[in-house]
Amino acid sequence: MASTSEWTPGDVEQAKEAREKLDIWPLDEYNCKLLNEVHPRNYVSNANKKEGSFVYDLIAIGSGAGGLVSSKQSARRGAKSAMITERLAGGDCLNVGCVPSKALIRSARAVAQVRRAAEFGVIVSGEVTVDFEAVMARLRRLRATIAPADGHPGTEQAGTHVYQGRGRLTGPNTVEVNGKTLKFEKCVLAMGGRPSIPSSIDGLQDAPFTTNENLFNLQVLPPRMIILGSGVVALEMAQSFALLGSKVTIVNRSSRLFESKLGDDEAANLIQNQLEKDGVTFLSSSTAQKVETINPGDGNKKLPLMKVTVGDKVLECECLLVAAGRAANVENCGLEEANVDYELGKGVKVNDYAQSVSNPSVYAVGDCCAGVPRLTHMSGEMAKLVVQNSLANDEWKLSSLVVPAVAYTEPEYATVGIASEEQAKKQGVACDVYKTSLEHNDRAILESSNIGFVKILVKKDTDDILGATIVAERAGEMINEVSLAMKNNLGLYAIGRNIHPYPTTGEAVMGCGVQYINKHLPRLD
Ligand SMILES: Cc1cc2nc3c(=O)[nH]c(=O)nc-3n(C[C@H](O)[C@H](O)[C@H](O)COP(=O)(O)OP(=O)(O)OC[C@H]3O[C@@H](n4cnc5c(N)ncnc54)[C@H](O)[C@@H]3O)c2cc1C
Ligand SMILES: NC(=O)c1ccc[n+]([C@@H]2O[C@H](COP(=O)([O-])OP(=O)(O)OC[C@H]3O[C@@H](n4cnc5c(N)ncnc54)[C@H](O)[C@@H]3O)[C@@H](O)[C@H]2O)c1
Repeated sequence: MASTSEWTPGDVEQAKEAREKLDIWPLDEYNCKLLNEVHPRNYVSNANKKEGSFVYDLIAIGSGAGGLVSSKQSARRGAKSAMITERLAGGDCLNVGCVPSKALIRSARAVAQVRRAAEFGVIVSGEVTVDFEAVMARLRRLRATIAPADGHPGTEQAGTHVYQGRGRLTGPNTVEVNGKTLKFEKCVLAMGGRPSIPSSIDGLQDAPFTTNENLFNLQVLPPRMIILGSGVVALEMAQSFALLGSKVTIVNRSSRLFESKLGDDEAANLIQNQLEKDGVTFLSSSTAQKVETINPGDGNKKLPLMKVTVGDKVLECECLLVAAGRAANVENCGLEEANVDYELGKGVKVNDYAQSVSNPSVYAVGDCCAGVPRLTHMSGEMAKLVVQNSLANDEWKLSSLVVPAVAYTEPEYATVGIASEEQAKKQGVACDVYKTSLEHNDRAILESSNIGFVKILVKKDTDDILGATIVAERAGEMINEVSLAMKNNLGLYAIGRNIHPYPTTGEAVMGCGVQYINKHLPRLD
């Protein structure tokens, strides 16, 4: 058993420690439950007694999806495995990413549903108000409920030794943690990333801006929020905060959504229109030049006040959310000592087996890795691939992965593979496009949610699927059929012949296949 001491709700000293060292507050029962799982106080595992000639088969540095999956899977397969965790196990996803953001999105959706209740014949009398404290308490409660899946007790039970401290490579096959050297056959770098803060905006660095790392600690709903960036974090949070009652402005340096990633322009219009209906203001082709701090706030219930200059406008806000992409965590990890090549900001350089291009004993997965989609399921899948390649001497390839991505706006925006004609053009691939609108999808009509479409791209004059874009209420569930078909080389014909239950929104996916089949049916005349 590991030795540790409990985080206790309301303990003033501990609250200070949790906030200063781990960026987690308030220290209520839910955050204590979270921390007791993912960063127990004064944690010393029995593993720390291993000394001398002991050599681990695999050590993961980092404890997000990438580090957890690689170390637990290798232990379950009989390997001697360790995980080094500096701050919060579960990484961004559990603590400051997927999990809290989706909890917030659900509360926001409840607001939207209640506001539309009369459309469904349900009368809600009186004013609809949001109890922001209750919204955030729900978020903390559910995050704590999910935490044991990533907590140290479960990881140790799987057979992995957990070292709580910062890991730093000291040579090609050694890593140091808490002053102790561990030896490994293989190491998996899984240090993740952090928000990238633009350096060109006057006054930003000294302003009390917010990122995903502290957004979910908010205790008071900011009346006005300005968001720098228009990627997934920006869109999901803009819609949520607007529905919860903030006046939200997105500053987008591009002329339309998804432009830099060459996303589908029709999808971009639909999502922007819906967010505007929900109250979000877009300043497109715009950049922020200056941030002036009028009042720094107290970091608790007293919000700060800032003035942000965007072109000829000066806007005030109580929350300035910087959502301008991510930088890989590659600094001060000893990558130089271990001869691991990396690019600042972008991440560790790996080959198609997720192996360092310069040190064959080292692999890298997830957000600390250069050139891969920064998504939890990507980190997890890369980790599985690395365990197979490093411990079972296999040759699973990153280039064989089919990776869907979803923005959990309402409607959702899901993509996989080559998702737009513009992307196909850029890659020099000739394509045909099959599109079904949700306008005539019976289930979507009955749900009063028939805004959206399914677009599937195939190689020209074939049914080989290149990719897809789906905009729909549950696009994230619908995209999986397309990914499965792509991964298993099932063409669009197979999707068209796959019977879908009536009435489902998924019939729109089949609809693209049916169009393909109808186009190629032999004529009877
Ligand atoms: C607001 C937001 C919402 C998101 N929503 C989604 C979503 O809905 N779906 C999705 O798929 N993705 C989502 N993502 C992206 C997802 O969170 C990341 O892609 C994922 O967490 C990356 O996992 P990882 O293991 O690579 O790194 P991380 O989760 O960043 O984990 C790295 C861990 O390693 C630790 N570490 C770093 N350096 C060291 C060291 N030297 N020694 C020891 N430990 C170290 C860090 O403290 C951290 O805990 C979201 C991201 C954000 C910001
Ligand atoms: N649902 C999900 O799967 C989900 C949700 C949130 C985040 N994530 C992942 O987390 C990562 C981070 O999300 P994100 O939204 O921060 O990044 P992003 O890459 O999706 O978007 C970054 C945005 O910031 C803008 N930008 C970049 N530099 C800028 C600058 N100097 N000034 C102003 N704007 C600038 C870009 O134009 C873009 O609009 C992404 O890789 C994303 O895949 C995934």
